[in-house]
Amino acid sequence: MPTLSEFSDYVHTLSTESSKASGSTSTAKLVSSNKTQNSNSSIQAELDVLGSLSLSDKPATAKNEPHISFITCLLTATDNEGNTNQAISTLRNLLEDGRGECLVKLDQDPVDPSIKRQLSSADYDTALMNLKALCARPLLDCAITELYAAQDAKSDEKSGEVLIRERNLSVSDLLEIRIAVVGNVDAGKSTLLGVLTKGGLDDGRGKARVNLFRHKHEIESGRTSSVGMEIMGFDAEGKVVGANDGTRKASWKEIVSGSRKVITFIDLAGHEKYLKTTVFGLMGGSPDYVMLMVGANAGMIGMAREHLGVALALSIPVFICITKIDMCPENILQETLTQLSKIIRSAGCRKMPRFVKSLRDVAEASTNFASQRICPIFQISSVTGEGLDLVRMFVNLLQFHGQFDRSGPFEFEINDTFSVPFVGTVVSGIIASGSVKTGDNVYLGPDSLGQFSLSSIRSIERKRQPVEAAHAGQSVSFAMKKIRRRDARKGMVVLAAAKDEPPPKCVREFMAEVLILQHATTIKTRYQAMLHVGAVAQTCTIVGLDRPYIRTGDRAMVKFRFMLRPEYIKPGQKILFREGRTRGLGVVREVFYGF
Ligand SMILES: Nc1nc2c(ncn2[C@@H]2O[C@H](COP(=O)(O)OP(=O)(O)OP(=O)(O)O)[C@@H](O)[C@H]2O)c(=O)[nH]1
Repeated sequence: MPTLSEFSDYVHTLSTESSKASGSTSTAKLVSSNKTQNSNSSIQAELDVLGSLSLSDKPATAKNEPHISFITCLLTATDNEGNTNQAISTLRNLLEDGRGECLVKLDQDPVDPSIKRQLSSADYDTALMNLKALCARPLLDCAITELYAAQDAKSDEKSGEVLIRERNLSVSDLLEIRIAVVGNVDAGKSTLLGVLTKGGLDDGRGKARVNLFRHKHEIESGRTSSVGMEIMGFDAEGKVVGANDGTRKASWKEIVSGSRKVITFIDLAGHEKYLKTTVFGLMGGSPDYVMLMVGANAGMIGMAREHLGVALALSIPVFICITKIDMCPENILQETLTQLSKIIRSAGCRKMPRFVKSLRDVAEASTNFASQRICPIFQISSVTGEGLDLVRMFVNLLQFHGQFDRSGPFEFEINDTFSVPFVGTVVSGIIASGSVKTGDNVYLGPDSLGQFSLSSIRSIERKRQPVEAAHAGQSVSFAMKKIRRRDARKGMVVLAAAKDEPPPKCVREFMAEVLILQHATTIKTRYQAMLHVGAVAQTCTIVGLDRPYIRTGDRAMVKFRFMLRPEYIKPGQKILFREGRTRGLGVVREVFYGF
């Protein structure tokens, strides 16, 4: 029987196959578009010096020249113009790949990590000084921040790592990382977000979370019931923008205007009653990472396991914050750590726990953890502030790893709808592919009859700031022309309306390859469950099976039918269905148009 992690890897591979090819082209476009805005004469002069080194070419090796390691280039940059140019070219490629930022270990080649060189403290200082000089050049115009430096007293060896981040980015090109925050009820999710985004500390009685609640009943009960959004901004040097002593929350405008990287926290509900909303947030919110909160005194209880299971099923990298360590006796904390390590190493997860205790651990964990099977674990307190600096630095360094197709047709999934006075109907969500600009004609739908309505984009906001255009992977909101609020709902899509092309088609029935993770008995046709696919959450019936019945551990081809109305879904999308204790996940393989 395949384990959850094996199957989710398989599902992940299937669902990302198609978008892989387009990823690198899109980042290249992003950076080159930034650079076109910086077309001043000094950059032109630098470009002239760089001569034939094309921006997208990999240096040296692409031209069959002997490869000089980055470290050598750095150490000799002051004396050798060729090496300077090669180092700049390498940095530009790294910045393109990292959407405007990169991490560089001074004793390791960033292109070929197998090339390492032990640096004396004098060489280290020279390399760092030269790197700073390169970053200050107008062609790069980057801030450079030393994350840590370690010197061996006996051998005089020195090593360290730096963060390099571009200074000039427009709001529409701002790097955004989305983190879904999950965990059992009362684990301290809203509190940590309050402390991280506002500054200051909590009093242990819910002081920090009050501003985060969206409804009156949430303030009264202290329980999150909806999907909340909080943003945290970092400037080019990696400092938090706008956080203060906790008395005043910085406005989104203040944060966005001063930031070069924005972290969006999706605050999800911990109570079982709101599981549908939480799964919706995990699927429809397209998070890049999941932060699982665990109370040190309570351990992995209740919904925490459920949330971890969903994150693993969706192949989203997970890191864990063990909170409330201020009020937890040492022996209970040790029990929680042992329990967590066991769960993370178990066959269902197959990850390595990595306890993060220093800035060096932070730098290593943040670079490797999306690609490798590690699960960083922090021990923190929102009351004393212990460990919070490490969490701040960690989210500052988290890298973008989403695969969105910027060059494909425009597609946008609606996560929320609003009616804004003097503006009209506003829809918010994630651009799944392509780009859009104000004035573009679009289709919105499907409605209950499977129809799409023609509309156009009146205006676009990104992080509450007006922008002229938006691109795949970004979370944005659109004001829609000629659409009433009641005609827009979560799970609908906004699609490009090309001239002379028929409206898009929607789907009532589809075939999916699924794995049953948990079910008490057998599942046969006519079985009904709540099915999530992207931002769509609707009850589905099983109308066809490739065998008489399926049970826990089975992998099968299943034909589903939406009960209420047709939806816009596509092959390759991940699905998750649940009913009571039953859980299943899979990938859409074939869709049948019509209703
Ligand atoms: N002592 C101590 N108390 C904390 C800490 N973090 C949170 N709390 C308290 O724990 C309680 C629950 O915190 P919340 O942030 O509301 O928990 P939650 O996980 O968001 O809960 P839901 O929104 O219902 O899912 C509040 O009274 C907080 O003040 C901490 O680090 N130490």
